Parts: sequence; structure tokens; C-alpha cells
Amino acid sequence: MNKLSVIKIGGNVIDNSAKLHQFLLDFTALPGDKILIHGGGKIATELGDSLGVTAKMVDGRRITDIETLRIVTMVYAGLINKNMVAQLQAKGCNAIGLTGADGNIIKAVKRPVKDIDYGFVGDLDASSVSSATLDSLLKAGMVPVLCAITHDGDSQLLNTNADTIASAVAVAMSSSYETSLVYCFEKRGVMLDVDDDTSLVSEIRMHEFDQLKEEGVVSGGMIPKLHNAFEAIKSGVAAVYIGKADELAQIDQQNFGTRLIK
Ligand SMILES: Nc1ncnc2c1ncn2[C@@H]1O[C@H](COP(=O)(O)OP(=O)(O)O)[C@@H](O)[C@H]1O
Ligand SMILES: CC(=O)N[C@@H](CCC(=O)OP(=O)(O)O)C(=O)O
Repeated sequence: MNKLSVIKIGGNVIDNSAKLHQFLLDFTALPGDKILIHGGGKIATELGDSLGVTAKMVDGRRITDIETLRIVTMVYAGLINKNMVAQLQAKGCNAIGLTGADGNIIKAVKRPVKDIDYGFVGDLDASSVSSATLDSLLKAGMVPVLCAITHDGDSQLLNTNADTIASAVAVAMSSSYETSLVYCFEKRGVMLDVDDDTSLVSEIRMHEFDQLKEEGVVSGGMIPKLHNAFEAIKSGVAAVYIGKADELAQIDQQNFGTRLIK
């Protein structure tokens, strides 16, 4: 089986042009087939604020009314995706920027209203991903760059958490590639103390995650990130890491961030 790296880059790094530049250089230098998935929640929140549309987040998911959907579509599918593709092209990486609607790569389902109406938020799993289309782009020598916008197959765009997209894409691709999933963000990985750079947890098992959650060591966006990461490792993805975008170049020595163990 050929190797494939599915790399997700978080919003705090995207918002820092020097860090983003270095990350895209390191991404370009990675050997083998690769797919990049990006968020950009921080930039969408800032643009929303300037337009008088205040972000509402519940359990790390953005409540996406029609105004918010317009903003996230402009920011994720337009501003961030196209700038990232242009920067990758300048670095010699033949990137192609896509939403889930393009080539029907990700058909999601609008989250049903229960206690909370999340609005135009898409839920998905590996069966929502067209691995054949991604495979054909890879075989044509292209590097797919997927943003956090999907569709429902009935004209509706949906806002979808980028960590969840990365996990679902990695699981879908793992039937034809030996796939690694790497979550890159601004910290060194899962930390025992988020303010102490020396407190990196180098390996984490499922039962330890439950314990760290109960103790409050992991909180906020790290909880859904680890949940998505464990879903991937349980569902056939060969290796899953969470670590610092600045250190991506170390991934081939397997000396990177926190490694998840089944
Ligand atoms: N134990 C922990 N180790 C590292 N980060 C943690 C931890 N607990 C909570 N966090 C928080 O989780 C955040 C990452 O989640 P999120 O903001 O969703 O990531 P991304 O930027 O990739 O979208 C970090 O910025 C950090 O503040
Ligand atoms: C439904 C939902 O919450 N979607 C996310 C998509 C962007 C994202 O995931 O961005 P980060 O990776 O930078 O957090 C949002 O709008 O914030």
C-alpha cells in the first residue's frame, strides 16, 4: 500500500502569516501523497465581529445561521482556501482547493435539531467521503486542500468542523492507503499543563483520554479533537498524531507531538 499523510491545520496557525508560511514549506517538503484540511474559525469570528455578526459556539461547534453561513463560506472556501493554494503553488506544491461540494467529495447531513438548533452545520463520517475522487486527484499528481464547507447534495452548503473532516477523510482513505493523520496546531501536543511547554504527553491511550477529561487536564477544543483522533485510530488509520505546526518537519522521524494508541 502507498503511504498517505492527511494533515489538518488549525485556525490559530492560519491567522499567523509567518507560521503559516513555514508550515506550508514543511507540508510541501513531506514525501509521498498528501491531503491538507484547514479550519479558520478564528478568522471567521473576527470577520463576523467586524460585520456585527457575533459568533455563538456550543461544545466547540459554531451555531451557523444563514448570515454566519455566508461568512464562513467566504472565509473558509474563499479567502483562506485560495490564499493557501496560491502559497502552496508558489512553493512547488500542485495544490487544488476544494469544498465538499466540489466533485461531491463530502456529502454531509444537516445536524438534526434536538435541544439545540445548530443551523447549517453538517455531520459526516467516512461513508460521506468520496475516496475515489480524492484518489483520482492524487493519481493526477495533485494535492487536495479541503476547507470546512461541505454540502447536502440538495443545493445546501453546510459548515463542518475541520477536525471531523480530517478524521473522516483519513478513515475513508485508509482502505486504499497506509494513512497517517496529523493534527497540527499551536501547542506541542496534548499537554498536562497547557501553560508549561515541557509537559507534553508523548503517547495517549483511549482510557487515559477519559481520565484526563475527568481531571480537567484536557478541555475546550482539545476534547472534540481527541474524540475525532481516537475515532480515526479505531477505524483503520495507521498512525494519528497531534502536535505543533512548527515541528511538522520532525514527523518522518516519528518524533512529533502526542501519538495516539488504540
Ligand atoms: N491538555 C491540553 N493540551 C493542549 N491543548 C489543550 C489542552 N486542553 C485544552 N487545550 C486547548 O485546545 C485548543 C485546541 O483546540 P482547537 O482550538 O479546537 O484547535 P485548532 O486550532 O486546531 O482548531 C488549544 O488551543 C488549547 O487551548
Ligand atoms: C461547525 C463548526 O464549528 N465549524 C467550524 C469550522 C472551522 C474549523 O473547524 O476551524 P478550526 O479548525 O480553526 O477550529 C467553525 O466554523 O468554527
